[in-house]
Amino acid sequence: MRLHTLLEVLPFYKVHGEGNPAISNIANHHKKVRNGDLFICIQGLEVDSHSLAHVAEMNGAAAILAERKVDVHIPVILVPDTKKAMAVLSDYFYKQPSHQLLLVGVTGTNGKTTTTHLIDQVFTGNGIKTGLIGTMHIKAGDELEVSHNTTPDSLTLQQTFYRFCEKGITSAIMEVSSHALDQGRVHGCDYDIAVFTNLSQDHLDYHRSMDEYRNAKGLLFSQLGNTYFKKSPKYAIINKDDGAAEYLIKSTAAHVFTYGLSPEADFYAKDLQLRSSESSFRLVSPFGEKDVVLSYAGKFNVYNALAAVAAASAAGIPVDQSVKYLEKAQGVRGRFESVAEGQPFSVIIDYAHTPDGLKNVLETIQSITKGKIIVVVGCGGDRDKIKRPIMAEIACDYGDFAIFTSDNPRTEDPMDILKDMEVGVVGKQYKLIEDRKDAIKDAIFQAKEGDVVLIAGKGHETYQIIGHDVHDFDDREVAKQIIREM
Ligand SMILES: CC(=O)N[C@H]1[C@@H](OP(=O)(O)OP(=O)(O)OC[C@H]2O[C@@H](n3ccc(=O)[nH]c3=O)[C@H](O)[C@@H]2O)O[C@H](CO)[C@@H](O)[C@@H]1O[C@H](C)C(=O)N[C@@H](C)C(=O)N[C@H](CCC(=O)O)C(=O)O
Ligand SMILES: Nc1ncnc2c1ncn2[C@@H]1O[C@H](COP(=O)(O)OP(=O)(O)OP(=O)(O)O)[C@@H](O)[C@H]1O
Ligand SMILES: N[C@H](CCC[C@H](N)C(=O)O)C(=O)O
Ligand SMILES: [Mg+2]
Repeated sequence: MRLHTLLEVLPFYKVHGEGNPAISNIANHHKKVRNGDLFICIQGLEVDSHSLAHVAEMNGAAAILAERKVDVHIPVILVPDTKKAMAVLSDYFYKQPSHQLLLVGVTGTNGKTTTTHLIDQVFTGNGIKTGLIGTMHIKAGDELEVSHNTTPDSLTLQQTFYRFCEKGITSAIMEVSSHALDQGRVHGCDYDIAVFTNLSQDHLDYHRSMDEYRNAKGLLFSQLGNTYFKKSPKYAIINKDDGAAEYLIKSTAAHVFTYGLSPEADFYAKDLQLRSSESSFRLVSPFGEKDVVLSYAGKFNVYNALAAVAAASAAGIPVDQSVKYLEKAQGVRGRFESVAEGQPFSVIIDYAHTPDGLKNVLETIQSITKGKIIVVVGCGGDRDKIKRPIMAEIACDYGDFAIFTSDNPRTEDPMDILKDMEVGVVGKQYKLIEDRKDAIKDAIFQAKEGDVVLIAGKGHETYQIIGHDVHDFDDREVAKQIIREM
């Protein structure tokens, strides 16, 4: 595609320099630039890649998109906001691939990964060829690749959709983070079904208030049904029991399906029974009733399952066909995952890294154990500091003993994070152990028959980020090794 043809899609731009080169691809990282590419400069939080425009030129770039003048000898297109322009250009350059897909977006503080994986298993079971984009990986049919963000930048996202279409994938199911919505990473995506799991405190380092955080999530729903998009009808799937439900319902022009635990919801769970390794209920929905037995524990997973059935119904899948595959669904790695090495107590690895997530997982453990609950938990560095004392308080209130330890301290002093956590605890039993392996060892050595050790916060992660270095660390492997050596 010629540069000037590509630019037609932008509402406003100014070209400096001569020529109308053929654009072979778009790149937003200087190392990914190949001959003939358009390089997009972004003033990021870490790096301002305007300073890398000349390197991109040396690497073969045919043109540069920027917010200010850069010193190169190829055409430079100036726009007010390159991040926004990148979303618009990528969507156009890759032939609007999201318009070809049945696109499902899941947002919310907790449960996005779990819910997308459940929807994926229901869709796949019903013969739909799916792509999945989220925290764990990007899955294109049978192929998996590492994901660097829960929601990729707009260029990577449109390239991914394009690849999905080329592989004959007809539906994409993706996690949509509040960061992504705020930064316009999903701008131009033609969602058919948008799912809201819940809203609770997190990311207040990034969003300035809970209202701002909620409004960012709301963008997924207010953009749904935008007349620019041709596919219809659109569905918003909303957790009726969450405080943000009403705001989101009001903000969307799409058809709404609510879900929850009361008969006021369109999809609700009646006669709910929660047990140690399964949950059962009678699903009541506008499309009929069905008994359900899930092979994963926790009330929060009942919500995730209800969201998945409602989304599948919006996609035209009969309720009994959804339930069939929800019942068969595998749990997600690092979510309420047991480590069983023959020890007489339970060890559970869980990705709870927010106050609400931790409270939910501990309530579930409380409901299934008579023994003591020992909690190993930390809070991420360079992330929301306000959640630290709250998570510590929850660990102590719902557990019998808590050990605060490192969870990706990043560029912060790990001990400072633990001290921030400790502020939330009054008169309860806890320890600070900076080294996560030592903390896990301490917890496991304390555990007696019938107790539960919860190792929270890292779930599927196989690393510990200290400073800018990424060290191998896997809670599951560490716990297994300690138990074996006991
Ligand atoms: C704070 C934040 O959200 N940052 C995100 C943001 O970074 P940024 O715009 O500041 O980019 P930057 O790293 O300064 O780089 C600027 C530009 O220079 C380019 N560059 C950079 C380095 C270089 O050597 N060469 C080069 O060309 C980059 O490709 C980029 O185009 O845009 C990038 C691309 O989309 C993201 O990868 C990056 O996520 C960082 C890694 C991150 O940690 N983000 C977290 C907070 C996040 O987004 N989390 C949510 C999930 C949260 C949840 O729901 O729990 C997520 O969706 O992942
Ligand atoms: N519906 C839910 N409500 C509250 N807590 C939940 C829910 N589902 C899962 N959790 C808890 O949150 C943790 C993370 O779940 P999951 O990975 O599905 O969330 P996520 O929204 O994808 O997180 P992230 O923002 O990091 O991508 C789980 O390990 C569990 O403890
Ligand atoms: N998506 C979340 C994951 C947090 C996981 C936790 N282990 C941490 O590093 O804080 C974030 O980027 O804030
Ligand atoms: Mg996730």
